[in-house]
Amino acid sequence: MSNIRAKLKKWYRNVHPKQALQLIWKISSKRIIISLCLILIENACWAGTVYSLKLLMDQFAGGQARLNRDAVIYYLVFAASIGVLYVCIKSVSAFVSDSLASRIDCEIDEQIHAHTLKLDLSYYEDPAYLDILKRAREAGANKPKAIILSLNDLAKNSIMLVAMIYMLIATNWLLLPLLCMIVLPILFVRIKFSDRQYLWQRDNAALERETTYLSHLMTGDAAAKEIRAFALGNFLLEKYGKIKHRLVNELIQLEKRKMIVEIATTLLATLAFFSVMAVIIMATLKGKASFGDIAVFLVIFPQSFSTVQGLIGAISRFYQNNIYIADIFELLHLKPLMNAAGEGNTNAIRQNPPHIAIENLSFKYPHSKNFVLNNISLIIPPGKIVALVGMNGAGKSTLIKLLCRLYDPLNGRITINGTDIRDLDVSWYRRQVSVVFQDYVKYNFSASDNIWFGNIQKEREPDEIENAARLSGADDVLKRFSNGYNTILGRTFDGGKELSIGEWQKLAIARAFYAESGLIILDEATSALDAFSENDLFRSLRERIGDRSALVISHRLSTIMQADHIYVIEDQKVIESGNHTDLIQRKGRYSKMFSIEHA
Ligand SMILES: Nc1ncnc2c1ncn2[C@@H]1O[C@H](COP(=O)(O)OP(=O)(O)OP(=O)(O)O)[C@@H](O)[C@H]1O
Repeated sequence: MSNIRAKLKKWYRNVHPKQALQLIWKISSKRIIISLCLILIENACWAGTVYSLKLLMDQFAGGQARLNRDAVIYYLVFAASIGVLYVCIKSVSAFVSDSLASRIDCEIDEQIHAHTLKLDLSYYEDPAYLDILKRAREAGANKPKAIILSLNDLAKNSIMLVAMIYMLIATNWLLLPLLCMIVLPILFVRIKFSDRQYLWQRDNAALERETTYLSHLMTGDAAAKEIRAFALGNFLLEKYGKIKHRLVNELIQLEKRKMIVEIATTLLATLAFFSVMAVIIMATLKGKASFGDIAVFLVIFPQSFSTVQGLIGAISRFYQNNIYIADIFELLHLKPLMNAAGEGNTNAIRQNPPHIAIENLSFKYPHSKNFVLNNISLIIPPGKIVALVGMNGAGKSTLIKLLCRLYDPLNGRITINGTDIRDLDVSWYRRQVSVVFQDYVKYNFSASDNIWFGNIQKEREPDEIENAARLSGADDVLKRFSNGYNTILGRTFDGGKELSIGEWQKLAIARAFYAESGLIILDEATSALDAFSENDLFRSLRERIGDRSALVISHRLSTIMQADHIYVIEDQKVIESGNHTDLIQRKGRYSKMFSIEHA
């Protein structure tokens, strides 16, 4: 007994019925009430039809002599009318619950996306989070709808079963325990296998993610070139096939075991049903049942089988889908780790041009043992172009992520006009920085959108968009297209125009220029620009920044030479700093890095 109770408790914990119902109720309580009312009316109509048929049949029990013709016609018309109503309400009810389910699916899918956008970048360092995200997105795509539909079936079949139980008891009370004997084993088997299937999927989420990744590589356009150039197709396909086959085989084995146990329980159920039928026939032969009872039984028998099956299906589907809902809650319960709502006075900061200082800053990535930056200090004064130089992996891009407050440092701080950026509202602070990441995004939207995204909080200003494009050199590229700034870029959508890497870079720089930020950061953003474009860009950058500042990362001497001040980073520290001439004269790491011959 205690074992059963423990199992029930475990099931309850797994399915989160209260949370799932609360979530669904919050989204659309009105529609749920309408749907439930329709189900009630539908079932009342069905029971009314069956009961009026019983009353109709009872009229014939006394033979021709005692037949009341008016009553026969009355019950017949009544049964027919209510039967027609039943059919109509049934269709409306199915439509209402289906549309309710689709709305809820859509809403929860949106909640998942909205919540994901609130989470910090550091979550993306953790494969466990990526598994949670994958499971939640999959569950969010269809499980809420499936829950609503199973709840609908559950409500419908339960009400129908109550009516049937009443009629069965009225016919013969022994039918009730027999019915339970049929229902419970099937229910038990389905729930048990739902659990197993869920656990199997949970355990294999990482492998599923690997197949998704491989599939993207093989079918997406990002890797299409390299895969063909290096003939990687067969290798990837084999790897993909191995994992897929393993997963499919395991799933088939699980389904096979389920099928065997289901056959056994369904056989038992069918036997029990025929026993029920025998009981009814015996009772009728002994004269313990009326004609009406036999008619009721004849209607109920096929109906009760499908109701019980429907009920079991609904309960097990409700259970099964609910365990997947746990994945959605697991994601929705994750909280942003960073304090985003600093209350520092932004007005005071705005009164002066931005002076950024990095003070004794140390940082290592979450889940990583080694420090990437260790006790590093530097300043980015207003009106100056500052450059960061260092070998690959020196930590330059990491410093930029910290400057954008995508991560917080472990020690030390970053200040803007003397205020620690952690004390500021994160969205306000991020608007003070515009950045072109090394792996900037090529948005497959219009060219105008690509630039406007630099300051989406502001109404789109076509003149300013064009101005930003002129400064970055993107204007010349876009003018070539007949649709100009409205041209859709990239190959994802019909009629999209693809740009060269350098042209995409110009567009990304225009996006950063469009922002009204105090600090512009270019991380290897000019690597694909030709020499003329690069020169023009730096002229524009000086013109654009005024008393604002710029931080540039590059491995190209032609870019770095343009900076007012250069920091050389090595071994997680700043090892040299000064302007180009100072650093050359010092004959240190900087001059070696660029192989500059000394006089
Ligand atoms: N998301 C991450 N999680 C863990 N470690 C990371 C992550 N990103 C970078 N690193 C590690 O941090 C170190 C610094 O990387 P970073 O990208 O900042 O270097 P970089 O100086 O910009 O290099 P490059 O010149 O090649 O662009 C590297 O050793 C890298 O392996």
